Amino acid sequence: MNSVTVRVPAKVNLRLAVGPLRDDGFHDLVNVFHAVSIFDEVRAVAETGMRVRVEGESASEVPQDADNLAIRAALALAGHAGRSYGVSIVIRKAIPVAGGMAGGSADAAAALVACNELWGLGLPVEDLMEIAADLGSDVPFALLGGTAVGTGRGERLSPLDVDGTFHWVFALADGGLSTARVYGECDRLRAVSGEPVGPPRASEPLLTALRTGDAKALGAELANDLQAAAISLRPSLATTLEAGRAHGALGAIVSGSGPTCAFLAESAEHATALAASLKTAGVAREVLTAHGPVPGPTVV
Ligand SMILES: C[C@@](CO)(OP(=O)(O)O)[C@H](O)COP(=O)(O)OP(=O)(O)OC[C@H]1O[C@@H](n2ccc(N)nc2=O)[C@H](O)[C@@H]1O
Ligand SMILES: Nc1ncnc2c1ncn2[C@@H]1O[C@H](COP(=O)(O)OP(=O)(O)O)[C@@H](O)[C@H]1O
Repeated sequence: MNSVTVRVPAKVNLRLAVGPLRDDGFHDLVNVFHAVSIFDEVRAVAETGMRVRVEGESASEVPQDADNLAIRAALALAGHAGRSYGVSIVIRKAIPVAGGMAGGSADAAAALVACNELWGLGLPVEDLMEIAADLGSDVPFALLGGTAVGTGRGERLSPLDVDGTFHWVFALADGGLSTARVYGECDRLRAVSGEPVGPPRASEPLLTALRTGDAKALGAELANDLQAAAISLRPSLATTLEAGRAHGALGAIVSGSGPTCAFLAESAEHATALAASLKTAGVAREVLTAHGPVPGPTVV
């Protein structure tokens, strides 16, 4: 085999409950991930050496060297296999960069799947999951797809039952937000408020809404403990969220560490209308519609 192409989805966090800062610099989470139909495409071509090229409008915002998460994933996989394999990786980027939609994690997961196939390693998904967790907290979910709850740093996953399809609108912002900086701002705001921070908690009504495909109930249950921090660093996000609510979104939330905002719609038609209203309101750089859940990395 000379090349393998993998399509991999973005994620939105339906609930992101953040516990206190741990000694290792991470936070314990209850993180409900949901894969949505905005896709990067990652092509792995047999070659000596390791290189990466990124294509698409946002290519200039992504490292095209050993810092690229897809190359880091390929190196980690080769290390696990104990061989010095080579690969040329080409990423066609559609997931917003540093947007809170785990695009880098998605590319890393896609690279693991593509190189496992290209190099004929035949490693089981359990091995890929272990490598994924070392690459980043969100990478295991990027390998899994669908809808799942992550605990620990977000890397310990349990898949969730979902009935049907949910329809989403995403408002993309100009420029990204650093994940580490948003967690840091969350800690700072908590210290200022003086409120005690308990362990992160799951939400039974959210799980029921997913199980029964109840979009209205899901909209009411969306919650993100990083949202206040993202708004503190980027105050214009409050206006974007308010515009979505005013135009009838069932729920409006910052996606993960932001700055992308996610709006839940009643139907595909409602999502199209809501996206048009948000474009007219001029509260985003770009507005996309998508649906979820969708499967994880898929060889195409
Ligand atoms: C916030 C979330 C929500 O799913 O994703 P994004 O919205 O950024 O995509 C994740 O927790 C991001 O996961 P990921 O982007 O993989 O983060 P990592 O590379 O593991 O960690 C980057 C930094 O984020 C902070 N971090 C991350 C995960 C965690 N449970 N606690 C943390 O405090 C730490 O400061 C860490 O150094
Ligand atoms: N393949 C990649 N795609 C996107 N960003 C990458 C990639 N590899 C490394 N990065 C770096 O990771 C940072 C976070 O990117 P991303 O995963 O898109 O955002 P987020 O953590 O907000 O979901 C970017 O600013 C970029 O410097």
